[in-house]
Amino acid sequence: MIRFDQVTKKYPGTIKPALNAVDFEVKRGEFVFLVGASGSGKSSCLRLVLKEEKPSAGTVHVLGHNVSSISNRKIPYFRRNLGVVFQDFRLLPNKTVFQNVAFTLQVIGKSRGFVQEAVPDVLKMVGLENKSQRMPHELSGGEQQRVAIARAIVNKPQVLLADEPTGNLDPATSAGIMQLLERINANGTTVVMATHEAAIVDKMQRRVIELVEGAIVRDETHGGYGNTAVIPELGPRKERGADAQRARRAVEEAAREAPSTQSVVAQRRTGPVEAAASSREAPEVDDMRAPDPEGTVTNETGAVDRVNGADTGMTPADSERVVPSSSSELGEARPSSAEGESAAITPPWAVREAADDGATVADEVEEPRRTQPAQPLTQSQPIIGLPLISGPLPDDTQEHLSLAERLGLRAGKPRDEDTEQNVGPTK
Ligand SMILES: Nc1ncnc2c1ncn2[C@@H]1O[C@H](COP(=O)(O)OP(=O)(O)OP(=O)(O)O)[C@@H](O)[C@H]1O
Repeated sequence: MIRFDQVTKKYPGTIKPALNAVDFEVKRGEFVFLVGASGSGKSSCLRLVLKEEKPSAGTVHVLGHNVSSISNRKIPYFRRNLGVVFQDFRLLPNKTVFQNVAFTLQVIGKSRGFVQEAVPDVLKMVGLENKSQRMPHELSGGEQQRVAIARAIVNKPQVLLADEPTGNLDPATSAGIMQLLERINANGTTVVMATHEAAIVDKMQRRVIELVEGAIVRDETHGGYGNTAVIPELGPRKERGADAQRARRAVEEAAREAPSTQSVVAQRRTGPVEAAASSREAPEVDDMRAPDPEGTVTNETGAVDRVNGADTGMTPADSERVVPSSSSELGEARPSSAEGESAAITPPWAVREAADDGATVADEVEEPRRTQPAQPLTQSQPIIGLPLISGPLPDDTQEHLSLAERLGLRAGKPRDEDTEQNVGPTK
């Protein structure tokens, strides 16, 4: 599903590589922690998976594709299969919870009916069904992160990348977020999470890949955070231990009370797929991942391929070109393309992966077909006329489409003035 072959990443103007000949493979359904000191290369790994950065040497394979061979034009379609969650949430501050989650679906042209079904479902899954009309600043940090997770998974990505998703949260809130990520993983989504949180890693006993100065020093199937001797201490060891103890207690306490405990335990015993099938929560999870008539195809091996895969989450400073979705998917409006490009392109490219985790799939990206000309969006033209979404949607379409550009969902250049669209953590 994800494979790094001798990947080296050297940023311009630096002497030491951020990643040095890194090799690893993540299989479908795995939950993997990337751990290591600050600067060890965790985020660089995630950025390479997203194709936000290019490897200086070696190859990165994601979902059966050599990411280097994916053209800029096709990156948005590629990223729709990857959900992303960040430490600082990155919500749209002037949108409700519902609108934040709906936004990415609208930008990729999902129908009104799809949005109206998918958003409440996913908000229910993250426990925010009663807060759909709240604004981000009316939520706690943990709730804001749940919104960000809902947004990342609403279109059912195959992979969820999480970069320090609990970094701004207290231990008890972090425990809840981890339970949510476990449920998402139990449902079949591969999760790769970069973290410094020793207590969480120790508690979860999942696969751990440890980086030191850009090199993998450990890859353990059921690991803990590991020997901190190889990780520079950032604070007094005693204090760190106390934090870890508190966090561990919180995780254990929350796990005892949580309804998802069964699924987690089942997963540990039987693996993610069986756990999802045997879990009491399976109906809810299966329901959320019910086949999307617009978005899935089944290949000859029986594996389900995503066509209109998930939104990427927020990928900052994305300057890649983006191509609009098909006219049939666009509902009542079409995302505009950059430089007045006059053709809509359909369907989004299909990410194909063999049942054996994609190792043998040709690195080939299906060319979208050109269909009818796209209509440029105007200020007064809503993306989709959702009755559930009241407020400023039509008037700020332009503003938020600029964010879409960053997400890799639409063509165009990022605009500096849009940085205030991100909502930071509640301190
Ligand atoms: N855009 C960049 N330009 C130059 N150097 C960079 C850039 N991004 C990262 N680096 C360097 O690459 C190395 C790895 O950084 P990276 O962000 O991947 O580490 P990390 O393990 O995620 O750190 P943290 O835990 O602090 O987020 C660091 O030395 C960092 O300074």
